[in-house]
Amino acid sequence: MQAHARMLTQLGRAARPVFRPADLDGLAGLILPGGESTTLSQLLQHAGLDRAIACFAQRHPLLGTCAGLILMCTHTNDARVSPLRLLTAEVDRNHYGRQRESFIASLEGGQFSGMRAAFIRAPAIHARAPLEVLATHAGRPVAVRQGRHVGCAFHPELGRDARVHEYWLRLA
Ligand SMILES: NC(=O)CC[C@H](N)C(=O)O
Repeated sequence: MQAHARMLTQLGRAARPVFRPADLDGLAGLILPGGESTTLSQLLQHAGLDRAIACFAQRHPLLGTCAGLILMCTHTNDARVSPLRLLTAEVDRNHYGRQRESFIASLEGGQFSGMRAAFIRAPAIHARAPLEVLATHAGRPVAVRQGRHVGCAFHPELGRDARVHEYWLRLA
């Protein structure tokens, strides 16, 4: 969360955390960060943020990274996650292995070509139309867009390359 805020600050935008539905008031967009998607899903439901965010997303852009992407998809391979259904994709949690199998790789194709991206217990994205693939790694989609919403399997907030955040801010 702090790394996302730092990235937005560098790009001249203010950022603040959201804990409850009222915190969404006045925001121009929302980032769903990485973490543990099953826990995040439960916390969102507990705070009433699942419905509030679904409403917010009709008018504002969302950026989901790793666990945040898992929350935004239409289907996951884990029934404990109640997806927000903002990105038309099936997402497999932990596709790239455990924490110790984390890696940094250069992205291929499209918008973020050559970007060095950190994959930490990252999910696989099985994208369907109308989802647009923004970047791939080893031939698989790892960054996608649908309308004003963007999802990444990797962590664009780690490192110096601000292209994903810049791109997302332009969609707002
Ligand atoms: N870096 C991350 O956000 C990991 C996501 C985690 N594997 C999950 O499924 O929730």
